[in-house]
Amino acid sequence: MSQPLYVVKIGGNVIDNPEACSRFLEAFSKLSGTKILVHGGGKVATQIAAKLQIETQMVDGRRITDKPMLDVVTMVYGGLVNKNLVAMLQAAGCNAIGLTGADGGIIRSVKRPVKTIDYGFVGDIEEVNDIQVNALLHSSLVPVIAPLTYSNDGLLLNTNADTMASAMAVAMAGHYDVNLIYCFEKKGVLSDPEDDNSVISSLTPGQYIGFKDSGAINKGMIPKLDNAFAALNTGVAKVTICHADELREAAIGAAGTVIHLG
Ligand SMILES: Nc1ncnc2c1ncn2[C@@H]1O[C@H](COP(=O)(O)OP(=O)(O)O)[C@@H](O)[C@H]1O
Ligand SMILES: CC(=O)N[C@@H](CCC(=O)OP(=O)(O)O)C(=O)O
Repeated sequence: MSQPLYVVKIGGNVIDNPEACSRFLEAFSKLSGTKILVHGGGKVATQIAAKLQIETQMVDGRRITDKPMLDVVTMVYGGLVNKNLVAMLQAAGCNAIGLTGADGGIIRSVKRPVKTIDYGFVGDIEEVNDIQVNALLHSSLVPVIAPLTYSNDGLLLNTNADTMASAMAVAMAGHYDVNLIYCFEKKGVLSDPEDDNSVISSLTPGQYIGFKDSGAINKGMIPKLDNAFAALNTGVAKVTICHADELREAAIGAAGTVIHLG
């Protein structure tokens, strides 16, 4: 048995709500043990882009990222969101260090090749520098990671935060018993998207296919679950999807949807 590690991902709807975000950060700071926070912020990027009269276009949950949009997401994820989260965690007594995937070379990607769609400056993850991340953890720092990665040719690339969390969890699974927790604004994966209390407590691949076919699981939940199953299939000990207000309960298996391989 290795030591436990929490890899927690917080989504953009919570980040965009100051009260909900502050409650989440308080809970995250109280989570005892070794931990990493990966954050999104898509909603904030869309709002700031609109103020700059830059239109947002999403395909399959991924942002089409041309050069003006890359500048926006760099400023929003790497600056505004990341640094505010770090400041709030520091105030809560958690020694957070804010990083993009480029800092310390922790997450390298390759610019997504153009097939039918040109996503622009979007990165597909190739390598996580688990040794470097482990060095930060051994210094008692709590990495807070923004959804930006870097390529070998020096590009900064926009990268989906759910995928970053899954890749980080998989890379650290060689060193720790990793508990990957996706926090968002609902109580878990719902069997009826209209009923916030219809939380599925445990989800297998077969059930996932059924709910996807019926339309009960749709939109952003599909890539999130694909990332969740990918993590479990590649060495991550436990994956949970839960409400941001229930992080500490989910950490002990008492809330949210636990993903199972069958
Ligand atoms: N069955 C479901 N249960 C819960 N959420 C669902 C379901 N199907 C679709 N969703 C949608 O998935 C969204 C979460 O995905 P996403 O927007 O990518 O989250 P995040 O904010 O964490 O990045 C929820 O806001 C919800 O609207
Ligand atoms: C390539 C790509 O789509 N990147 C995402 C990164 C942010 C993100 O994932 O934020 P949430 O977790 O809040 O959705 C985007 O720009 O929306």
